[in-house]
Amino acid sequence: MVNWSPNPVAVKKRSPWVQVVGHAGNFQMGSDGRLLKKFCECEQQCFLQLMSDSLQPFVPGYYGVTQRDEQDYNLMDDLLADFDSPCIMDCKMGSRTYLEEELEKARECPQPRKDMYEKMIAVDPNAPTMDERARQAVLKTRYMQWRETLSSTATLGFRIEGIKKSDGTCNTNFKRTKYKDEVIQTLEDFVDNNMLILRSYLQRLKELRGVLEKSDFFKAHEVVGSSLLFVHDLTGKAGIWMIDFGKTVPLPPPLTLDHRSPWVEGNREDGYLWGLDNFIDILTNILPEK
Ligand SMILES: Nc1ncnc2c1ncn2[C@@H]1O[C@H](COP(=O)(O)OP(=O)(O)OP(=O)(O)O)[C@@H](O)[C@H]1O
Ligand SMILES: O=P(O)(O)O[C@@H]1[C@H](O)[C@H](O)[C@@H](OP(=O)(O)O)[C@H](OP(=O)(O)O)[C@H]1O
Repeated sequence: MVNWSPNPVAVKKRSPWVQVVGHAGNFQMGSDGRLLKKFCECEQQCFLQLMSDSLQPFVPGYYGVTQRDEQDYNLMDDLLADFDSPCIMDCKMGSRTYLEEELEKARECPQPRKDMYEKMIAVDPNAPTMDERARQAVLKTRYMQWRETLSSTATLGFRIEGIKKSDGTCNTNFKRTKYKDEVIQTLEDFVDNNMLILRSYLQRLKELRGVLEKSDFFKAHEVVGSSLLFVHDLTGKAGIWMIDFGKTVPLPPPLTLDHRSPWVEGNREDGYLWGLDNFIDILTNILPEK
C-alpha cells in the first residue's frame, strides 16, 4: 500500500556546517543541529553562566560536556542549522586580542614563536625588528599587537576575520582591512548590496548593545578574542551571535569594566563596546534614512 499525503510537507535540507576561521580540528558536527567544540574549561564556565544571563538569546544554546573518541567537547547549537545556504561573517570584537595574563606570562617567561614569525613575514617581510629577524621568531603578544595595528582592531575596536558566501567562496584574507571605507566595501560585498539585510544586522547589533550594557556577565568579564558571527541567507533571514569564549575571563570582584574606556595595562578594559559602537555607526552611515 502506498501512503500519500494531499499536503506533503517539504523536507528542509539542512546545509552542512562550515567553519569560517579559527583553529583547525577544534570542531566536530553533532546531531540534531548541534556542534562539538574541543573542551576548554574557561569557555565551559562562560557558557554555564551565559545560559542564565540576559545575553542568552545572543549566544549558542549550551548542552554541557560530551565525549567523542576519548576527547571532551563543549556541546552547543550549530547557529547555521536553521539557514538555507547561509552567508557567514566572523568579526573579532574588541581593541585587544590577548589577555593581560598572556602579557605577564610573556614577560616572565618569553617564548618567541617561529610560526608567528613566518606568518608575519608572509604578510610584511619588513615587519620584524632586527632582533626578531636574528631569532627568526616573535613573541605571541608582539604578533597579536602587530595584527591589531595592521587591521581595524586598534582603530575601530573590531576586525573582519573571514567571510563565507552562499556560493561557497571563502575569504580569510582580511589581515590588512583597516580603514572604514575598506570595512564598508567588505560589508556591502558580504550582503551583495542588499540593504534590507544590512538593516536587519543593524537592528540586531543595537539590540545586542542594549543587552550588553545591562548584562551582569558582561560587566564582570574581560572579553578578549570573542567574535560576532553574522549569518544570513537568500530568504532574507539574518542573525548575529556572540561566539568563542576561550579567552573570556572573570574579573576579580569588585572590579567591573565599561568596555569603552581605553586600555591601560592593569585596567583590563577590552574595548568591546567601543568596537560595537563603531560598527553600529558605520552601518548607520551607509544605510539610507527611512
Ligand atoms: N555555534 C556555532 N555555530 C556555527 N558555527 C560556529 C559556531 N561556533 C563557531 N563556529 C564557526 O567556527 C569558527 C571558529 O569558531 P571559534 O572562534 O569559536 O573557534 P576557535 O578555534 O576558538 O577560534 P580562534 O582561533 O579565534 O581561537 C567561526 O568563525 C564559525 O565559522
Ligand atoms: O589569525 P592569525 O594571524 O592566524 O593568529 C591567530 C589568531 O590570533 C588566534 O586568535 C590566536 O589564538 P587565540 O585567540 O586562542 O590566542 C592564535 O594563537 P595561537 O597560535 O597561540 O593559537 C593566532 O596564531
